[in-house]
Amino acid sequence: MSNKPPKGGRRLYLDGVSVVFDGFRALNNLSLIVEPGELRSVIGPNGAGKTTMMDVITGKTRPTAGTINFGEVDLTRLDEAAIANLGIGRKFQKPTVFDALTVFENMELALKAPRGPLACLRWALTGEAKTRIDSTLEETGLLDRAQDLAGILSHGQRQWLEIGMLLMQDPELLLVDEPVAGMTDAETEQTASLLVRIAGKRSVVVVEHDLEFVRALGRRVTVLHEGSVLSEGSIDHVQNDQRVIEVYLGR
Ligand SMILES: Nc1ncnc2c1ncn2[C@@H]1O[C@H](COP(=O)(O)OP(=O)(O)OP(=O)(O)O)[C@@H](O)[C@H]1O
Repeated sequence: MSNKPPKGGRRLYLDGVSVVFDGFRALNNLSLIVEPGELRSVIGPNGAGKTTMMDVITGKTRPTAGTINFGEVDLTRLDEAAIANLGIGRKFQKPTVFDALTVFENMELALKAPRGPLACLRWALTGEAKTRIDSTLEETGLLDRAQDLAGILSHGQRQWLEIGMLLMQDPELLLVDEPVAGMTDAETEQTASLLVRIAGKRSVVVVEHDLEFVRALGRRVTVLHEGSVLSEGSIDHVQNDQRVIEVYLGR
């Protein structure tokens, strides 16, 4: 809210997207717009299509019908690697950090991976890399753990490390799948603040079941049901929507 939308940021636009698996419609004419810099929560009952929605944005699954644009780019024409290179990052529920490396080393790897050896050399020479890693660790609350092995971090800290690793790629859109599952209340609160902090400079879409967390994010919420948008608005709006109560909250 206080953050300005990123300059030149691209809008994510899903229009009439359907995914059919063996006759079953996992997504059914789904339309959704995420503005540059927006932080959007996506909730909905099991099987509503939340994961499939992330899969079609990142190119893991091809839509059967509909269009998906990121700015002017038609994502349905690109493969997963090209979509990632475009600046769309995804955090899966299970963290994939290297336990035997330090927090700092994990961050270094995240920085090096796609940039190639020459780029690494340039980073090393300028010291820019260290500065960027340190500022990202500060942003994720892990600066004082930089020299600890990732394996000794708490569950929450490991999730933040992975978010930090994704931030090293400087994504324009970050998709985050159930970030607070298994976290303590304090970790959940800190994760909400972290996501609020990192949105604005980039768009963030969070799929989550924990409604207190979604409330703490305090932004627009989309409720999916049977592969379509059932309701959209503030958390108060969707929690008071009779259709949402019937299919999701009232269970
Ligand atoms: N590869 C697949 N083949 C067949 N059916 C699938 C496939 N992937 C997902 N589905 C079905 O599509 C529906 C939507 O699944 P999806 O995982 O997107 O829902 P979700 O909202 O993420 O659910 P959850 O909250 O349980 O993670 C489900 O009924 C699921 O069984």
